[in-house]
Amino acid sequence: MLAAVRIRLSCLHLPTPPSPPKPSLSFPFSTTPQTRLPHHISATPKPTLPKPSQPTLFIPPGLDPDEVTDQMILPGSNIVVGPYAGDSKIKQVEFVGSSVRPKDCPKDERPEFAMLGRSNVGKSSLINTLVRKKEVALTSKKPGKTQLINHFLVNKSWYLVDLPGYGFANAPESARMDWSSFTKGYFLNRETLVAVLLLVDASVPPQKIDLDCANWLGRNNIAMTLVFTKCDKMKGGKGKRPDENIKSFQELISRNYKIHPPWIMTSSSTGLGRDDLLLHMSQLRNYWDN
Ligand SMILES: Nc1nc2c(ncn2[C@@H]2O[C@H](COP(=O)(O)OP(=O)(O)OP(=O)(O)O)[C@@H](O)[C@H]2O)c(=O)[nH]1
Ligand SMILES: [Mg+2]
Repeated sequence: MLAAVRIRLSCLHLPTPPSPPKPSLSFPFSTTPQTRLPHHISATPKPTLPKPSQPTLFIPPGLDPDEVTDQMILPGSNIVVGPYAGDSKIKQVEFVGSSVRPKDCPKDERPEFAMLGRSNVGKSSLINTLVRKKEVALTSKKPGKTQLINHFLVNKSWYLVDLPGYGFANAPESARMDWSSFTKGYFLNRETLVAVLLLVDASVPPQKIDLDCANWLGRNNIAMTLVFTKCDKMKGGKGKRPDENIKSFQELISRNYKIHPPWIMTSSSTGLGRDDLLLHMSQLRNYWDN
């Protein structure tokens, strides 16, 4: 049953049929080369919240696309709120434990969301922001802080999962690990995984390793929401703004995804996108439950 629902959820944004995988120099799992031409969200010269165009919207199951109005689209995202968005409030959170191996993770069948992304992208910070507690998940300026699979039980009913980051460009040798063998089994075998939140740093231009990661998830039918982090960081001078980096990332993603995956802009510093991301997760969860 769980597996069937998972397939239904992931089908919402299946990538184009995969071409033969090409060895990747950076992302530890094999990935797909990009194939389709870009197109995407309308250009937004000033505001930091790009407005999505209709064909790129994420419309949840049970909602007729013709019924979608602007008010139903969560701000700074392409996500439409449908009939399954229930109560998204977080009333309680507790750290359940750290697992060294995927097979040691909790076995109680509760649905879960996994935080995935480059080291230092803000996975642990986002967990703290979502649950409104400062140090539930440990954060650090130095990459490689999170080293295990950490389960946080929310409202005694679902899990947030903090994972080690991939891509240790600036991490000390001691912080590096065999990320691939460590977490690959988790993604491929975790039946209770509702969706992966793939965190992408919006303060820097698109990184190949993140695109490879998104493509790997797509090829393996793992449901993904793109969560752009650090949207508060406005680069001056030559650096691009978060909305420009996000647009570039989405153009690259749309080459491989027939239907654009859900995406949302966030900042753990300002709380941008917090409530909206929770609403999105709530509707995915409720769909899962039903
Ligand atoms: N400006 C800004 N800084 C952020 C944001 N999110 C995280 N940071 C900072 O980025 C650094 C890394 O944050 P973490 O949450 O530890 O990152 P992580 O992805 O969990 O890193 P690993 O555990 O090493 O994989 C910390 O110094 C955070 O304060 C954000 O939204 N805005
Ligand atoms: Mg971390």
